[in-house]
Amino acid sequence: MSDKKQQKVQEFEYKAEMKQLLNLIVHSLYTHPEIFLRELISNASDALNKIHFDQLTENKAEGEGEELKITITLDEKERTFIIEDNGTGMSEDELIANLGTVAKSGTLGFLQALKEQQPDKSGIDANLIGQFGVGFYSVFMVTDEVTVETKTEDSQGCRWCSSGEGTYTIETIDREKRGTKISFTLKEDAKEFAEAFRVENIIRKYSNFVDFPIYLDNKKVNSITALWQRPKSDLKEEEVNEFYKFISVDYQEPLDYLHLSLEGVVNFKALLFLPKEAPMDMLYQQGALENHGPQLYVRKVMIQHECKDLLPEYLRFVKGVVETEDLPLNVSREVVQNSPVMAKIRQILTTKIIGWFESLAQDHKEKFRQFYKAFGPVVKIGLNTDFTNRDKLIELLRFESTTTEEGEFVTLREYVDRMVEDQKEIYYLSGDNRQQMLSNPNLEYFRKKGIEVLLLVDPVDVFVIPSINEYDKKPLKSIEKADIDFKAGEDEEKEALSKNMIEPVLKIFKEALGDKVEDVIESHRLVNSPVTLVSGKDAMDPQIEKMLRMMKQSEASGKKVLEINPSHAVIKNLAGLCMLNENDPIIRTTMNQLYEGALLLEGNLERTAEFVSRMNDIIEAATKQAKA
Ligand SMILES: Nc1ncnc2c1ncn2[C@@H]1O[C@H](COP(=O)(O)OP(=O)(O)OP(=O)(O)O)[C@@H](O)[C@H]1O
Repeated sequence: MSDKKQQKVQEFEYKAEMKQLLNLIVHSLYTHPEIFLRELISNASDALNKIHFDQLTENKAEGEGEELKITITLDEKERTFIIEDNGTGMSEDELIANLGTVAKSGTLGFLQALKEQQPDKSGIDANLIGQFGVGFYSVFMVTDEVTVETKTEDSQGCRWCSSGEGTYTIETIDREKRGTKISFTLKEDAKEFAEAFRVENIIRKYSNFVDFPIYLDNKKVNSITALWQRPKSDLKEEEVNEFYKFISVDYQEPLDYLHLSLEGVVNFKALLFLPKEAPMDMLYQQGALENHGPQLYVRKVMIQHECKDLLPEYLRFVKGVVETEDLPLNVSREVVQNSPVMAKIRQILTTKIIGWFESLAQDHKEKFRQFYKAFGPVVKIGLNTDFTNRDKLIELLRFESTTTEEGEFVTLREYVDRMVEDQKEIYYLSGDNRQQMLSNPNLEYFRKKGIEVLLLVDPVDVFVIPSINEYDKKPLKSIEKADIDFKAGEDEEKEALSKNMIEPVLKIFKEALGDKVEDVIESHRLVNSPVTLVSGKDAMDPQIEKMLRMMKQSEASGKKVLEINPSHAVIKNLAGLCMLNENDPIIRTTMNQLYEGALLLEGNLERTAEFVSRMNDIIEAATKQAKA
């Protein structure tokens, strides 16, 4: 090799994260190797789209120059595969930036977590790869070495070569045409991808809706149709589903779709979809929705792949396409963002989408349930951010309650319609799970009186529900607050300790617990339990408090009020003991144990060892008495 040539070929090392990522892709992603083709076509289509856009904004007449297209050439005998586009191409710097590093931060973490989650740890479903911005590397599932030759309008051509094992090389080449050519020899076990019939089927399956023609050995194989342009009655469910899979890179069919064609103050067409499940990044990454949104087309040209300005954040899980004639093509993203046309489209889309949810709730209950399970927590955020639609969003809320079965829901409307006589408030209890909540002593009064209590299990609820304040003029109240007006029935009064018997118990309770509690008072809400903890009138919801502590936002837990049940045998026994000898140590031990037992039920007992040791003391005392 001459010196000159050696200078030209430069070897680069992949960034550390990239190495691990490649390893993971090559060795773990084998469930659908065919998706490498979808990824390469999708990249080519993006590059063509950029050129198309540039041509139009620079006011070059459409069709000027050569046709924008993707060509695929196969050689079954040699097992070679070549895909070429005349899109933007890449300069040397862009090659290094795009094919040598991972674009999205956290990608490796996502994929590793995903792999761990596979029941048999066998591999990640390659269908998911497009969600992670590492599509190009899926090519290493079918080949051991890839060559990329590329050139932008005004840079020198470059050749990038890699076997996906730690390093890649770049050299400058003489290439005249703008665009990118990717070529490789297929591995023996991937030779099917050199067969035209097989490749054509894959293109139809994944890439039928690409906006540019795809030629396979000189024959055009995709149908370029803008489905959203067609009248709703013309759409076939099958092609709509396929289109959804294409734009969302989801392997499942959509839960439902909405076709819109609006003419008026603004004109636009849209085809929108609800996925069946929340996308991966939404589960793993806080604020993931911020960068999502439907695709925006202006006069048949895709302007933005993820146009977040089309929807408020709490609706950005809706996928699809919006096309309008009312925006100019040659304006910057900032102008699009601030344009009144955009604001109007966003407003109309929001109303239409909420209307869509309402009609699902009304007419397709199962679909609505599935939607609410996947996206309910996100939609709830809208209650605190979208005041125009707040009332409609409130009607969409669903809750489990003490009356519903597990997994069944009640709306606020239904709750209010079946409130018992004289009930003036809507009651709720928040907690980690239904079973734990159902064993909360604070529910006893409500059970006895037949009053329904909403069970808030979604962690978002405690931030959202109290802010509703009231529904249909009925205030929403946590049953853990101390200021609920409980009326004691006659039976309860008969059984309860008299005032002079309860007073000493309260006094010693206060002494024994000291500043662990805000107060100790007589309870009217308890039926079967001796004590319960409730929040003071001005205290935070206990769930919020717990969350803040977990997030280390708040150190101290707010003090609670301990309520004691004057009808309960344990409290009556304590009253008797207090009369005999108020210094008997078992009294204070029992009181501390009752308090910590209440903490335990709430899921807030931290010092379990002390609790158990005290429990043993009490058992010892009880068994001694039994012997005597
Ligand atoms: N044919 C091509 N023409 C021009 N640039 C390309 C081409 N193929 C890849 N690139 C560049 O390489 C980058 C990395 O591609 P890769 O498929 O790994 O991720 P991505 O396309 O950004 O994400 P995703 O796969 O989610 O679409 C692309 O963003 C693009 O900038």
